[in-house]
Amino acid sequence: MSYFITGTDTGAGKTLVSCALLHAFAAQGRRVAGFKPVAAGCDEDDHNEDAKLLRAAGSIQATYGQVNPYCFPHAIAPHLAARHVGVRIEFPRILASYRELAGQTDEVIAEGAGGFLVPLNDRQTSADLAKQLDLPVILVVGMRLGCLNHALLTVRAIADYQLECAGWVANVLDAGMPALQENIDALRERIAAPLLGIIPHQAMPDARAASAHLNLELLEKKQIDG
Ligand SMILES: Nc1ncnc2c1ncn2[C@@H]1O[C@H](COP(=O)(O)OP(=O)(O)OP(=O)(O)O)[C@@H](O)[C@H]1O
Ligand SMILES: C[C@H](N)[C@H](N)CCCCCC(=O)O
Ligand SMILES: [Mg+2]
Repeated sequence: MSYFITGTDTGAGKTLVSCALLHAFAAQGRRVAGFKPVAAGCDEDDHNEDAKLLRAAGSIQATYGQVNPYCFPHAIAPHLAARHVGVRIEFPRILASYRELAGQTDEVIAEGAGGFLVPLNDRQTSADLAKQLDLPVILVVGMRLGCLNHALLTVRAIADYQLECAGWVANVLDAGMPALQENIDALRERIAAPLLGIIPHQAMPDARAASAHLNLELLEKKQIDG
């Protein structure tokens, strides 16, 4: 089962958690690939850092273009980054890359850009893309002051789109967050989807180490329970 990874905001930890999920699935012998449909901000090689990390964390040999069909130079909102270079993001191109990856894998882990409702063109958003891909959503909550509101708004938006929230991950961005456990408990009480894991703050972020904190059984259980 493939998943669409969204976050409470840009910088919430989507790439870290997406790579951690890829490592966790690969450790079970699954064929997995990361997917970054739209990336804003690229290196000198015209490739995006998130897409490179996702590609490296996968267990199949995917081309860069399959993993990241749209990459724009400016690290700004994607529809603006696209417009700056005279491009309109078109979903059929993204869906074609997704199908190529899905055809070679057991799981595709698709990382959105920024938060759930980030625009991708003049009419469509990241949420519309998740809907067209028809994927259950995993929400990465970047644990810092303000995340309760962002997390609950996002859960509501996922439901509004009639998408399944397959789970959420508490990613401890702020090592010194006051009342961290109480904040996690507050979300647990309000989000019906399972908490898949708590990723501690890491001085040197490492997706493989983070994967040890994820419980994939909670995803699998949901599939079995139906
Ligand atoms: N648990 C953590 N501990 C310490 N640093 C973290 C943790 N999670 C993420 N980070 C760091 O925070 C930054 C943002 O994380 P990440 O790139 O995964 O966010 P993102 O949601 O993918 O952002 P974007 O919207 O740009 O794709 C990165 O520098 C990452 O290494
Ligand atoms: C460039 C950055 N790292 C992300 N890929 C894009 C974040 C877009 C955020 C747009 C917004 O919500 O204002
Ligand atoms: Mg990212």
